[in-house]
Amino acid sequence: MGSLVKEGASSSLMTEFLEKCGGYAVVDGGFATELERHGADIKDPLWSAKCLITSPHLVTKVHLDYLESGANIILTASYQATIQGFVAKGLSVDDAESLLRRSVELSCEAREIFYNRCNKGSWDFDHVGKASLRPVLVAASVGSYGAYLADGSEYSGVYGEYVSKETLKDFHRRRVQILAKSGANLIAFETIPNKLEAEAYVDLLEEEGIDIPAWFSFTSKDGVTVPSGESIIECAKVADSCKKAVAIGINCTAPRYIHDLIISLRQVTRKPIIVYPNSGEVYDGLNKKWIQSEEEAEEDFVSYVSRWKEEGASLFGGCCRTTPNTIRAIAKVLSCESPTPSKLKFW
Ligand SMILES: C[S+](C)CC[C@H](N)C(=O)O
Ligand SMILES: N[C@@H](CCS)C(=O)O
Ligand SMILES: [Zn+2]
Repeated sequence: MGSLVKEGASSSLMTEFLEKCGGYAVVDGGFATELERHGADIKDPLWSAKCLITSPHLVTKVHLDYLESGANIILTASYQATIQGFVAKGLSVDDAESLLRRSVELSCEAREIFYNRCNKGSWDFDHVGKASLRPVLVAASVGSYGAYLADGSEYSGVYGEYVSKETLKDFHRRRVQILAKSGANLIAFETIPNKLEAEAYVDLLEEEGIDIPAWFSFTSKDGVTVPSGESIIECAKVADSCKKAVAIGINCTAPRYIHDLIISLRQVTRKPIIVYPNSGEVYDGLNKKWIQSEEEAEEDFVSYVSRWKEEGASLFGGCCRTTPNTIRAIAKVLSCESPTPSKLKFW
């Protein structure tokens, strides 16, 4: 297990953060779909990143809504913000790079606004009873190459024989360099659909000397494999081997699969486990529409959080089509069950 490898400053960021949060942290909810709920038209190859150009005020609003709902981690609007995608829209490389930096600034500004509001009003109390500001980290979102393809390829994980690990490294390199120097606390590699892309991220972090930590979060459509058909265990081993990885987990996956996936992750890592499922609805990537699932509704998912915690997960949030209500409910479950310091369990 990689946690036996010396990880130094990277791992202490997450350990200290979780300790300050009382052992468990709340991640925000669906970002793009929340922009959409507020009227943004993101049926576009840039998806949510379009709002960095057209409606940055809405980006700030959604971040603030999640902070007000109890989030300890907010993810930037950079999931589908790629230099290649912006250039295809006619922007210059300089402007594309500025928009990437802007995504992080907007999250940091929202955190500032939130802290100022807290200072003027009520204070949170930490688990030892001292008044404190709630710890909040900004995670720079990096969506997969499949996200850039803008056809829902995150859920197929099949990029074809011409896309090698080097192709993926070249695709992500400049974006990762920029986000690492943008003031974000960590990088969130999200909705990873195959093992090759996880390997590309591990190599990039090492080769580029990226000096902020990262989490690796995979997606699954069956609770056993990632969309490419490779086993989640094999993918998690890749992430676990990365010294800069401070959490490993699952996102944008139907809630019903999360329990078994946590058990699989726990077999191969002692790093903190992060889970932020979607609502259970299914994405139609061609028409950019969500199709309702009869099996799950958003409210069902919060009732699973305690069990996911028992299986060893430490960070909980939501992905597509979850809302600030979901996050408020998760925060409530965690605060009701928050352990006293002596009972804190770290892996
Ligand atoms: C996680 S999926 C819902 C993201 C959107 C997709 N890359 C698209 O552009 O349609
Ligand atoms: N952080 C992204 C993930 C999409 S799968 C979002 O919430 O829009
Ligand atoms: Zn999602």
